[in-house]
Amino acid sequence: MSTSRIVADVADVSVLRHPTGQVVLDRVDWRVRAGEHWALLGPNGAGKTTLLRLLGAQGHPSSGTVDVLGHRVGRVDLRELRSRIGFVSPMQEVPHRATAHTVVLTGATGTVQPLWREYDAAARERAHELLAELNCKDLADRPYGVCSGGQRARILIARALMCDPALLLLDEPYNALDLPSREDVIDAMQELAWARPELATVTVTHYLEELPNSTGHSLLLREGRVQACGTVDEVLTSGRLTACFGRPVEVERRGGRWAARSARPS
Ligand SMILES: Nc1ncnc2c1ncn2[C@@H]1O[C@H](COP(=O)(O)OP(=O)(O)OP(=O)(O)O)[C@@H](O)[C@H]1O
Repeated sequence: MSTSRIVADVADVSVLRHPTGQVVLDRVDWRVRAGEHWALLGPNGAGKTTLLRLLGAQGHPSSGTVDVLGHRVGRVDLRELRSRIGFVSPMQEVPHRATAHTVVLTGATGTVQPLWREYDAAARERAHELLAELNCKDLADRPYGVCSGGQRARILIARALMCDPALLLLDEPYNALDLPSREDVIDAMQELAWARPELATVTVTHYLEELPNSTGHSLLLREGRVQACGTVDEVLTSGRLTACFGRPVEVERRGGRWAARSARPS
């Protein structure tokens, strides 16, 4: 049993949609601790993004409690809490004319547009350091709009780190990336895990092939319910994924990375 600090604690959480009453999350229990790297998996519509948004203080549960970084979501100013959580989402609006350096800087204020008066020399320098950490130092002056998908993903991760978060949330960060770009982002995530042992991450993804080998834990969701939750050895098994996705799936792990395919007879 780990004794690391609890970063996020989800207890008996349900989310119902208005006005239909659709149950999107159904009595979810989950704990994320410092230094853990979680993969959040499940079929389309299982509730993954909804759960990630609760952790990011981007919404409230209908019942149950969500505590993030020691604060109860719903009792504190969500903007204040959000400013301490790194969030990388495909919904993020980013001005395409802004340079990569400016996009990273906006992470300090959590704004779409830069608030120039808020950024001192230290913040500007930090944005350069984060670009370097994500292996995109040379992109500093390049407009975001002309960067490739993989470069954009790494710029957005650098942006999310501007607030020096204890928790980094990523919603499908590898979506629509070609193979080399995907591998570059996976390498970057792995290096982050090594360089920042206290940082906890949660990544929503559809493909096991996208998980860095630093992934230590996984939560499987199906129709809003937790199907399995624990270490990757316990959870990322053929049996568990078959139950979660509702069709035979074979999982293998090689060289620290995972692969999954349909187990239907050919
Ligand atoms: N704003 C909304 N209004 C109404 N229903 C919503 C809203 N957002 C999500 N839902 C519904 O809640 C359910 C869960 O959605 P969610 O996006 O959390 O699932 P997901 O597991 O992330 O799906 P995907 O893999 O397709 O991205 C779905 O049935 C979806 O249609």
